[in-house]
This record gives sequence, C-alpha cells and structure tokens, in this order.
Amino acid sequence: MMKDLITGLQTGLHGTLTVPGDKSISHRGIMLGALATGRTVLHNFLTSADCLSTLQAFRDMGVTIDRTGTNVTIDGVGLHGLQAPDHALDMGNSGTTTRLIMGILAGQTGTFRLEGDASLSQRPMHRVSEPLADFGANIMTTAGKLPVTITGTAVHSADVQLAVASAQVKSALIFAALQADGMSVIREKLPTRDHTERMLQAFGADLEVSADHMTIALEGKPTLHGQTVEVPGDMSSAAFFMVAATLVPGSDITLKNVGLNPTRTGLLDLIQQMGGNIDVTARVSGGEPLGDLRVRSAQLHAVDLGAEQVPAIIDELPLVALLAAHAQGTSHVTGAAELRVKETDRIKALATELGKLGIQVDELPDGFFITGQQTAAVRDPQLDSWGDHRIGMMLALAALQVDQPLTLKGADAVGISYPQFFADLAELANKESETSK
Ligand SMILES: O=C(O)C1=C[C@@H](OP(=O)(O)O)[C@@H](O)[C@H](O)C1
Ligand SMILES: C=C(OP(=O)(O)O)C(=O)O
Repeated sequence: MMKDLITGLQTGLHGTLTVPGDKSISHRGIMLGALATGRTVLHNFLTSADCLSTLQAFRDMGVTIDRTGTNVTIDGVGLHGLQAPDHALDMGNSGTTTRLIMGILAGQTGTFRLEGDASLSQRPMHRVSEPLADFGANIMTTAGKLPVTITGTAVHSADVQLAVASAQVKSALIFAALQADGMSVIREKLPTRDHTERMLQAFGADLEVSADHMTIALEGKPTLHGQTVEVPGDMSSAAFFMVAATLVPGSDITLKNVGLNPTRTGLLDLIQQMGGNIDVTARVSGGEPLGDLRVRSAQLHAVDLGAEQVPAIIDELPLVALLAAHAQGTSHVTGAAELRVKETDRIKALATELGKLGIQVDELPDGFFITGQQTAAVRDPQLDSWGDHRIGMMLALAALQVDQPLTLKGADAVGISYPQFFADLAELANKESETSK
C-alpha cells in the first residue's frame, strides 16, 4: 500500500492518546495462558498481526481462545498439553512468536513445523536452537533459519550462558527450563526486557532473578495458574509520538497508561538526556510499572549510545536516528549490530530512506552516526518502509517537518505492531487521515 504522508506540519501535535497494548506482554499472555491450568483473561491485548500470529498458532495447537476486540480469554491446557497440528504453524512476520514457541515446543509431545514470511525466513533461528540443545531439545533448522522442525522430547534442566543480548532467546530457554525436572540457570549477556520473568512469577512459577538482573534460576514443572492480565500501553508504540512531539515545535501531548518497565524505557531516558521535555506520572499495576507521559517540544543536543544501553531501546533505534538528525552536533550509535537482523537490516534501511530526505547517515557495522540539523534538499520523495513496521512509522514522522509532498510505499507494514498508527498520528496532528492509494 502506498500512502501520502502528512508533511509541513506547522502547528505541532496536540491532544491525549492511549496507545495500544504492549506487543511483548500480549504474546506472552497467550503463551502463559495456554500453559497454565484454568482460565486466563487478557485486557487490552494488542490486536496487531504479530500478536494474532501467536493467538492463531495456539488455537492450531488445540487451545481454546476467545477474542472480542482487545479482550481475550484462554483456557489453559497445562505445561505439556499442546497438540501437534497436521499442518505447519504460521509465524507470519513475528520473531517473538517463533523464538518463544521454539522453547515451548521443545518439551511437548509430537512434531511441529514452523514457517514464516519472506522477511522472517531470513532471520537467525540457530541462536535459539543451539542453546535449546543444552536442554536436550531436538530442533532442525534450515541452515539456521526457518522452516524449523521441532520434535518434542523430555527436556532436562541446564545451566546456560547466553551468547546474544536477546529477550527472545532468554525467554525460549526459560520456557524449556519450565518443562524440565529440577533447577535451571540462565545467564544473560546484558539485562534484556524481563516480561517473561515477571509474568511467570505472577502465574505462580518458582523463579528468581539476581540483583544485577543477569541470572535467572527457575525450578521446572511448576503448576501455572491462569491470571487476569491488564496489558499496559506499548512503550515501543508510544515512542513514535514521544519523538514526534519532541521534534515538531509547538507540540504538547499526553500519552496515557504507557508501560514503564525499566528494561523498556531507554528512549525516554535518552530523550531526557538530549534535552527533551517529558513529564512522567508513574504507578504500578499488575506487577508492571506504567504511567502517563506529557511530552512537549524541545531543542535537542547530540548523544552517544553504546552496547550497554541497546537492549532497553532496541526497537526504538530507528527513532534515535531521527532524533539525531534534528539535534545539534554529531550523535553516534554503536553496539547495535542486532539491528541488521530485525524485520529488515534496519541500519541500511534507515540510512537509505533518511538519505532520500537529504539526511546523511554514516553506517557502521554495528550502528551509525549522524550530524544533526543538515540543510540538504529532498532527493527522492518516494519513501519505502522496506516492509518493516518500525521503519515505516519512523519515516512518517520524518515527513512531518518536510515542506513538500512525500509518499510511503509498504505503509501497511505498520499493522505488524500498530494497526491504527496513521489514524492516531492524524488525530494528534489535527489532520484528516491522508488518502491511501
Ligand atoms: O522478547 C520480546 O518480546 C522482544 C524482544 C526483542 O527482540 P530480541 O530478543 O531479538 O532483541 C524486540 O526486538 C522484539 O520486538 C520483542
Ligand atoms: C523486532 C521486532 O519484532 P519481532 O522480533 O518479534 O519480529 C519489532 O517489533 O521491532
């Protein structure tokens, strides 16, 4: 789908917005609900394509799941009760679905085949299958990628050191450990988002996290009990409007009920560090901190960001490029090679597409650097999402301050994590939602 973008916004963004539910928590809500006994109820479930891939995969494995809008009920089948379907499970575009399910299926009965779309089929899966082998898992990849075949087996406990800083890999190992007898230990490379750990504790698992957040110890074969989960707003979706309101002069918006788990707030911290103006009113609900953010426009200065900060801002790094492009001075992002194995090579995609707008991005193998406030002219008004939701949404924000018409190819990619993104942006910008062609 080609879309005309909102350009030349003079008046800033205004108003109050509640962004949709958190993608990571929505995936895990379905998964834990399926593995629990009894009923789990999810409120504010994210009804984006990725989370619906997870929902459908569990239906295909015999789990009864009802969904009315953003309310989902799941009747759990217990830790080992999933059924192997006679067809492949469709992972769609979702890395989280694929990798977490690999850990879950390692200990089930039967043979399961996982397939995905063209983008997902290029992404590395051996980072999960290899450490899962330490639990005795029997997984065949296709040269380290999808399609993947998992033959369920009686997994055993293990003590594993992660080679990549990845919440998806960590969570897969936690799910395998959950199905094994005895105590397993999982050691992180750097602390990553901890929703699996928090939610498992809420569902009744015996799981301990060290004070430095680097080591997780858990006892296998707990009985998980169905829960009611209020999914907070997705920080990674709020991020787009935090950046838009920071950059477009005259803006003043409030984002309600945004998840503020400290493993996810890297962008919030970074905007403040660059001179941004965000007021946070925080509270705790259901084991996850959340709050309202008032964001006003500000003049920014350049910043450097390295490997240690990357996990808490991983999905927001394309937005950091946009912040850097408007900040005074040269910003450097390093230690972010993971960006090259997301839905697309996000370093290459953002450098190419921002380049069309006259913003020079210098690529590094593991990041980029950008000198802000360049004044070059638009070179090509036809932008492309590369089929990647986060690149597409970042470009829609980049367009706001460009004074000529721009189009976005592959705009429908936003449906992967934020189906109503364009409508929400149009509302805060006080514009009609532009026509689609
Ligand atoms: O665990 C999760 O829910 C996620 C972890 C991150 O991936 P990695 O584990 O590959 O860093 C993130 O990019 C993704 O959007 C969601
Ligand atoms: C990388 C992402 O998701 P996933 O890995 O689940 O495809 C993302 O949402 O930016």
